[in-house]
Amino acid sequence: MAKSEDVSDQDDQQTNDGAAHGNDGGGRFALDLEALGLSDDVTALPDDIEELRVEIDRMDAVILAAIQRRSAVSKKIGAHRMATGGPRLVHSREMKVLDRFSALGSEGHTLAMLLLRLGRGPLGR
Ligand SMILES: C=C(O[C@@H]1C=C(C(=O)O)C=C[C@H]1O)C(=O)O
Repeated sequence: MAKSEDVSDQDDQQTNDGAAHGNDGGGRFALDLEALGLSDDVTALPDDIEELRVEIDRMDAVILAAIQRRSAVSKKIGAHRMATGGPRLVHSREMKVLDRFSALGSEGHTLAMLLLRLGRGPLGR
């Protein structure tokens, strides 16, 4: 069970300004999953369905908020890029997102594609 997980994105010059966002400059984030209450080690949780459902509901709230923020950030990048004459999509960056979510197995690809679609909004293909 990993205490933290590295999320890697090494070299996208167009949209990643590294340390300005608190990462290591290479796009890697080491999240303290324990401190954030996001560890996948659930051995300490009680064997009580109602209490476990409270944790499910908490996680859904976190996931929903994270997806909404991710989509908003992605749309902001897309709008800025198009306003400055850039491309609508960045294939290399999207491949990195797909690779990242492969940690979830084959369904990770489906989830990553959904996140990318949500971030495209009206720019979507
Ligand atoms: C957000 C960006 O724009 C688009 C959206 C992406 C995303 O949602 O992860 C990735 C690449 C681009 O197609 C970006 O370039 O980083």
